[in-house]
Formats: sequence, C-alpha cells, structure tokens
Amino acid sequence: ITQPSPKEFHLGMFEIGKPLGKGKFGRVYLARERDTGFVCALKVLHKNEIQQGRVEKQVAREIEIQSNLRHPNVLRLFGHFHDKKRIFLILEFAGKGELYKHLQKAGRFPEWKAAQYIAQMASALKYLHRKHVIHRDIKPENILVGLHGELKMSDFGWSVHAPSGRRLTQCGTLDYLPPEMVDPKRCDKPYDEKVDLWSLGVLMYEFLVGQAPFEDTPAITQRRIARADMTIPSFVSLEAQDLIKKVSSESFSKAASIQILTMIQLLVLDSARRISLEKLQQHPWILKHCQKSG
Ligand SMILES: COc1ccc(C(=O)Nc2ccccc2)cc1NC(=O)CCSCc1cnc2[nH]ccc2c1
Repeated sequence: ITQPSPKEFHLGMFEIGKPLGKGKFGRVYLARERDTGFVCALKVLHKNEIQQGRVEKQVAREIEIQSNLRHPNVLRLFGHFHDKKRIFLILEFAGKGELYKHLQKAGRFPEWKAAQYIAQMASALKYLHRKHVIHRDIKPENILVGLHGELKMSDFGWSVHAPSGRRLTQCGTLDYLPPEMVDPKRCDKPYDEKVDLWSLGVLMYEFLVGQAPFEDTPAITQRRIARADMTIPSFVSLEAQDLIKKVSSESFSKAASIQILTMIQLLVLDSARRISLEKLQQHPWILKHCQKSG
C-alpha cells in the first residue's frame, strides 16, 4: 500500500528528467519521486519573476484553488514547495502531451472525436463551475492529453472565483474571449461562468474546422466577436452546427449560408442565453457520438 503523500515535499525527493516545455512563468520537467517511482511534471517558477510580475497573490490563490480540484479532465496539482529562489508545482504528467499539437497534426478532428472532447470539457467545466471556478482561458494550448486519450484542462493561470468583475490584465490571443470581455460597451459589467461556455463554442468550432471562428487581426477579431460574426463551413454536420451557434437576428451574419438552420447555443452574444452544460450534455450531437457523456 503506497504511503499517503507527505504534505512536505522538497527537491531532493525527485529525480529530474527531460524538459517538457517552457511556460509563461517557468520551465516544466518530467520528474519521478524517488521512493514511490511516481512520475509527475515539476513546474519551476522563479520568485523574482513572480515578484516582478506581481503575481505572487495569483500563484498563492491558484495553488489554493487547484489543490482541492479532483476531476479526470482537470490536470491535478498534487502539491508545491519552494526554496530560496524558486517555487515548485508538482503537477500531473499528461502522457500524450499537448492537444494543440494533435490538432495541428490532424488539421481538424472527425466529428465523433470532437464530440467526445467537447463532452469531456463540458464535464470538467460543470465540475469547476460547481466549485465557482471560472477557467477563462480555454484554448487548445491549455489542454493536455492523458495516456488514454482523455483531455486534461490545465494552466489555470487566469482562473478566478465567480462572479468576477476582475478585468483581464494581459493575455495571449483574443480568439477565445467572449463578447462580454472584448466589447468595450460591456467590459465593465462583471461576468460569470458563462464566459467558459462561449470559449467551449470556439473550441468546438476549432476542433471541427481547424481554425478559430474569429481569427483575424486583433481589431477585426474584437469586432467580429462582439457581433458573433462567423460562418460555419458546409462540411460541418447540421447537428454540430445546431450546437455551435444559435441563430438570432443580431448574430446571424450574412455570410452564414441559408443551410444553417438552427445553430449552436454556445456562441451567443447574450451570455444568459447560452446553452447550459446540462443541456449540452443531452444535445443530440453529443449523445450521438458519446454513448456515456460524462
Ligand atoms: C494544474 O496545472 C497547472 C496549474 C498551475 C499552473 C501555473 O503555472 N500557474 C501559475 C504560474 C504563475 C503565475 C500564475 C499562475 C500551471 C498548470 N499547468 C501547466 O502549466 C500545464 C503544463 S505543465 C504540466 C505538463 C503535464 N503533462 C505534460 N505532458 C507533456 C507536457 C506536459 C506538461
């Protein structure tokens, strides 16, 4: 029977393996705990960078939020420790690496795979939202793939407790941001978990089409998001279209061809009208491809 994991960790307990990647704030290494042989990912954050980035509160809150999250589609944070100069996060190792690399290689995913992935992400979001955690940064770059091909949501660098009026200080791509976070007219209203539903719609579009729906220059992207102005190629099945975007007068873009009869309920300007996670898991497109939707 393996010992219950000690609360105190230190660097000497681990054998450090190959680098797994360089994140915004630090490097990640494959690591193995000497006594148990347990394989994990060790993320090294440098205190001076954290202090400069004035994100030490963020890291502390992040660790507090993450340490008690347990879900098969959320990357685990097992623990943390620090020495004089560095903070170490002991993270779950995802055996099949970064999702965006699989998406790049495949171009786009077949509908059955996209549906299973969306069902897994919906299950993870349902869990996070029950804990009043909004992820806010759902995109392929923040999703890893476990040994059995299951998705693991990760890098909650921007997650906050809902509802939050916190503005986004800086971020990477705008592609995944919902209208309420990019539209100057709506930016001041606090937003809620529904922002993650919009991003799930963008993620689903990108799985099926191979690129984000509003991809363009930042200024154009911002305007297209604010208008939910996108088109869905005809190769996307009607059921799938029926889950990406709801037709509504302000969001029906002329370019969208007439064959788009009833669209998704995720990419909807009015966050209150976005489909709920429960309804999403019962949607025909999801049920058709996922015998058991988690
Ligand atoms: C729960 O997860 C996380 C929790 C917190 C943070 C974090 O950095 N927080 C932060 C830092 C500074 C300021 C504010 C907040 C990051 C992660 N997660 C990752 O960084 C994923 C890639 S590292 C792991 C990992 C696993 N398995 C792999 N397989 C292949 C590569 C790979 C890479």
